[in-house]
This record gives sequence, structure tokens and C-alpha cells, in this order.
Amino acid sequence: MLKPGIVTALGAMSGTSLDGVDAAVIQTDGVTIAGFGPSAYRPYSVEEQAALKAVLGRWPDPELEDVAELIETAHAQVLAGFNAVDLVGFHGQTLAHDPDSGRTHQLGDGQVLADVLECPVVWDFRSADVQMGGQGAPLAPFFHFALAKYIKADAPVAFLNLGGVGNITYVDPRRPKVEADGAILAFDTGPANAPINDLMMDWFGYDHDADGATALAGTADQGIVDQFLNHSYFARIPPKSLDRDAFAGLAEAVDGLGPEDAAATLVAACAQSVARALEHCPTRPERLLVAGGGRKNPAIMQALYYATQCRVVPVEDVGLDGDMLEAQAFAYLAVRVARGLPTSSPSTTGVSAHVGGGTLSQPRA
Ligand SMILES: Nc1ncnc2c1ncn2[C@@H]1O[C@H](COP(=O)(O)OP(=O)(O)OP(=O)(O)O)[C@@H](O)[C@H]1O
Ligand SMILES: CC(=O)N[C@H]1[C@@H]2OC[C@@H](O2)[C@@H](O)[C@@H]1O[C@H](C)C(=O)O
Repeated sequence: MLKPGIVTALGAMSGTSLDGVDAAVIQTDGVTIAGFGPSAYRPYSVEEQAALKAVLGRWPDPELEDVAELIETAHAQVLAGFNAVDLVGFHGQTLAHDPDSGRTHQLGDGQVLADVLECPVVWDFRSADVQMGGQGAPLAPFFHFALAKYIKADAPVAFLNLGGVGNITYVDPRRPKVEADGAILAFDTGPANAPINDLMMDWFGYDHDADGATALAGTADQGIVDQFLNHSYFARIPPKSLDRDAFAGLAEAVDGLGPEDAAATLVAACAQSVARALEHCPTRPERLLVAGGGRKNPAIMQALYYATQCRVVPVEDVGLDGDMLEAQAFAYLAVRVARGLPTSSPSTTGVSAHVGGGTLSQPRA
């Protein structure tokens, strides 16, 4: 049993960009944020990234045992460095995501981690939502609402996460509770770093475009971007979510360009898909608060400003840690699951009612 009141939760996220495992501590009662604690990062080696990439798109299958072990071991290594933790939230590695067929797959067994860490672990956050007809993603939005209160925002703000895929949460902090009508609207915006990382790997053997240097040396092909934005996804009314490689056509379209122009085109596609996303928000948010690795890419930040004409700032501007927001989110959501509180709603995943997903595994003696 989780003790009442504020607890110390540790969250771990291994996202779609496949760069590594982020882990971070939060103090919360599952509603308000009392504070943040330490964090750590455990990068995947190039070999580990290749092993993960090789199984993208796969559904649960006993042959994935070795990769599951790789994921569990990497998480155990980073999570074992924390102490005095009441609860762990373990996202796992998304390999495949197809909410339209009621399926999403996060590889990694939370029971294994509960046993190794000797701590209760909440995991499998997305299945219940997709089984009830929701998108199963994004799930960070309930946390974003709590964050907007924590930073004392008094006008609508948007949290934009730029990981492998982009997702946005529009928050109206004037609403008293996350469950209130109009409190949040969230959805995936489009591809973010994943296609850029893949391009860099194919051309140069690097796993990302450090500081956007390649993209900044190129010119975007607006014709390709326009064609990409013609995809029905961008006109679709949210909530909506994406698989990592949902826009394979974009990577093919930039195939004939040199690496600089290709990278610049992928950056423009990312930024302009965010601009399209803002058209779905109830009002124009006062600020775009950017988290995730994309905020460290100046080519993306510049393109975002041009495409949206919004104030585009990293979440560090409001005192948050943009590298750790998702890990903190899954710590926060773990507490909500343990307390029986919902983690998604019609305005975040499109599920018909509020849903509290997640499995709680206790350590076995
Ligand atoms: N200095 C940098 N310059 C350019 N890109 C960067 C830089 N730092 C990080 N990135 C990009 O950010 C990515 C990591 O972002 P992040 O950690 O938010 O991803 P993630 O957790 O896998 O995401 P998600 O789960 O949201 O898809 C890297 O793979 C890289 O593409
Ligand atoms: C299925 C899945 O793992 N989706 C991720 C992915 O990465 C970003 C975007 O697509 C978002 O929808 C989600 O992650 C974040 C953490 C979320 O659920 O809020």
C-alpha cells in the first residue's frame, strides 16, 4: 500500500528517439506537484540502438525476450542509483502503436523491475486506454496540467514535447481541475527528431544532428513539406496519436536531396506540423513551452518561431527540466494509477470516459 499524502516517485522513460533512458524523481500526491528530485540519464550504445531499431513495429512475441532483457537491464542500471523511493513508474519501449486496431506495444516487464529494485512498479500505462477505444497516447497531458499550476501560469499555455514524435498539450490553468471541461486538449503533432536521427544515421553514422548543424547548412524544400502537410492526419480533429514511423513517405521524399537540404526539410516539416496543430487549439496559447531533445536543436527552434509566430521558449524559462519532463510525467502518472485516479480522458486520448490505465506490480520476496 502506498502511504497517504505526498510520496516520492521515480519515473523512467525510453522514448521513440531511441537515445536512452531518462529517470527522474517527483514529490506528489498524484494531483499537485510538491517538488522535483534528482534525475539521471543512461544512453543506449550504438549497438543497443540498432537492436531496438531492428524490432520496431513488432507486436508481443517470445522472440523479443533478448531485447526485453536489454531494456529491463538498462532501466535497472539507472533506477538502482536512486534511493528512498516509494514507487516507480516504468513506461517501457514503444515498439508499435496502432490504436485504431486497439493495440499498442511497450516492451519491458515491470514485474522484473519490481523484483530487482525491491520497489512497487507501475507499468503498461497505455493498454487499458486503447482497449477502451482511446489513442493510448499522449499520456503526459495530465502531468502538464499539474505543471501549469506548479509554474503558476494564469493564461492558456501549450507544452510542446519534441522527442522522436512531437506532441502538444494545450492547458487552460484557470480551470480548477484537470477533469474540468476545457482544462486540456492534447495530441501528437507529427514527426519530430526520429526522421532527423534516421537521416543522420544513414548519411553519417551519427545518431542525431548535433545543434542542428546539418539542417542549418541546408535549405528546406517547401514543395515536399507542403505535400507532407496534405496528409489527412493534419486536418483530423484531435485527439489523435502517431506511431514513430507513421510518415515513412517523408523520409522517402527527402531521399533525393543532399543531407543538409534533407535535414532542413525534415526540420521544416516538424515545425510546420506544430503550426497546423495550433489551429486545433481552442485559443492561441500565450507561449509554446518546449520540452524534449528538439528544444536543443536551434534549427528546430528557429523554424518553430517562423512557422507559428508564437513565443517559443524551452521549459527551462519557467524553471522546469526539459530533458526530464517525460520521466517526471510517468512518475506522476504512477502515483495516480496507485491511487485509482484517471490518467487519460476524452480530451487527451479520445477515450470515451476517464481511464486509469497501468498495472501495479509488487516486488516478490
Ligand atoms: N544538442 C542537440 N542537437 C540536436 N538534437 C538534439 C540535441 N540533443 C538532443 N537532440 C535530439 O533529441 C532527441 C532526444 O529527445 P528526447 O529525449 O526528448 O526523446 P525521447 O525521450 O525518445 O522522446 P519521445 O518519447 O517524446 O518520443 C535525440 O535523439 C536528438 O534527436
Ligand atoms: C505510443 C507512444 O509511445 N507514444 C509516445 C511518442 O513519443 C511522443 C509521442 O509519441 C507521445 O504520444 C508518446 O509519448 C509521450 C511521453 C506521451 O505519452 O505523452
